[in-house]
Amino acid sequence: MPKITDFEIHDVRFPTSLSGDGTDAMNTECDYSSAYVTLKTDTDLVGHGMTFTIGRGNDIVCTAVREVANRLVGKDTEELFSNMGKTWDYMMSDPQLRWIGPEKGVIHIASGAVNNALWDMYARARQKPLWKLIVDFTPEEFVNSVAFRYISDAITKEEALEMLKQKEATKKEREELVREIGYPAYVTSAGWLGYSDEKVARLTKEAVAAGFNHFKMKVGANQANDLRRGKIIRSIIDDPQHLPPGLKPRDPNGPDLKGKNAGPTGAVLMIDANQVWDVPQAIEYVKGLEEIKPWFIEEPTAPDDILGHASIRKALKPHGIGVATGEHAHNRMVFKQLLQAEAIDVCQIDSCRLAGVSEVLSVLLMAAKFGVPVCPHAGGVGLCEYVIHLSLIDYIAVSGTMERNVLEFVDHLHEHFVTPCSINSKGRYNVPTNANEGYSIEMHKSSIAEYEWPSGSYWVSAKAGKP
Ligand SMILES: C[C@H](O)[C@@H](O)CC(=O)C(=O)O
Ligand SMILES: [Mg+2]
Repeated sequence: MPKITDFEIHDVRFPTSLSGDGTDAMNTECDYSSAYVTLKTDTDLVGHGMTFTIGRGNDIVCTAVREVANRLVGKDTEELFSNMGKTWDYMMSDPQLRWIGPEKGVIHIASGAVNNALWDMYARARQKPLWKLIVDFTPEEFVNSVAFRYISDAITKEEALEMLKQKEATKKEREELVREIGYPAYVTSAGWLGYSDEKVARLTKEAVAAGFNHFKMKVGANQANDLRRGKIIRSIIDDPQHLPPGLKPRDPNGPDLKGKNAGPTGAVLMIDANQVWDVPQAIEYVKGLEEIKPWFIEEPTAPDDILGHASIRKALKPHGIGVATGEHAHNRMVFKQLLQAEAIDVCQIDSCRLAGVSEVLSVLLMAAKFGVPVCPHAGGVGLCEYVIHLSLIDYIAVSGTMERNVLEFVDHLHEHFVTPCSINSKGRYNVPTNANEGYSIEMHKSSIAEYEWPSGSYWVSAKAGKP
């Protein structure tokens, strides 16, 4: 039985701030970064994981990752795998580290990196990609993998078991379908705030030609600019001449687009403010963008303000605009309350702001129970690689539907991963199929050597003035 013997941590930072990639109204200068960890055993078995930051502070997260990973050293892997829910509880319950959370902030995202690495190791040990490991679980194995503490007022283990059993008989057909057609996706990387109108227009045309029909644009710095950019995007996505040859405009009243404010070609626009507004300000500002027909406003206000989101949702409903949030929802209890307070139309889990797969599974179950579609956040490095696994689990084993879902795609930095995610010609994510890819987050050693902060070759050259 392999035992965890050691771990390796890398602070990896990519200079995305140079091109304006990843920018929004709140985060104006992002160097997409990874606090990356590899858990090692006394055999060849390893597990890779990471959490995402946007630059400075990544070293602080790495320090926390070290503390969390340390607690797994000496543990028998099969014992950990045999009840990943219990393992998760153990990871969250360090008698001293818990004080610097609990279950939020640096310690929580560090726990996410380590929990993800352990899940990656588990999937590798079973020679399956992570999504397949989990969808092949029996309902009992599934619920044993979930973080249930503090959410039994929203969903009990018994209810979750019942929900999973109901989906059991039809899992195989959903798996076959999604392997064939891919999982629906949307593009954010055409609409970063720091891009010029010309760049936004060019990238939007490219995205339409690549088969995408859902697009997200950053807003919140200046309403007139947002309207102008929104109209540019709408003029492209609503014009059938930009569709790829052979692709017909989609029916905006079709079941998958109904209620999404689809334009005449069936294209959908979403907007994201990254928390810049107070509640009344959010309502007024977004009403002013009604003309560009957004499906939802994402992160309109502070991520912890559950009732604020509920007020915004209520005020915007008559205008046909929904509310989405989650990339900064720091634990399952925040999602629980967002759902209980009917504050969101779309649930945007983040694969490593939540403390890894076990906590994500609890949110998937709650969202399915409350009937809210899960559209994971993926604007960052490595997040697209992670989240296709989570959406497949949601579709095949939990919610059983991908009709209202779209999974975020940003076209940055995939080349640094050994098994990068990919998109098919219809603008949908391909299903990861490699038996050895685990959670698909292994980074090339050469990328780590180049971008490790501050000693990697890129950063040493940049300091010497020759990046
Ligand atoms: C700082 C990140 O790029 C953020 O803007 C991503 C985001 O909000 C999203 O992808 O959504
Ligand atoms: Mg966002």
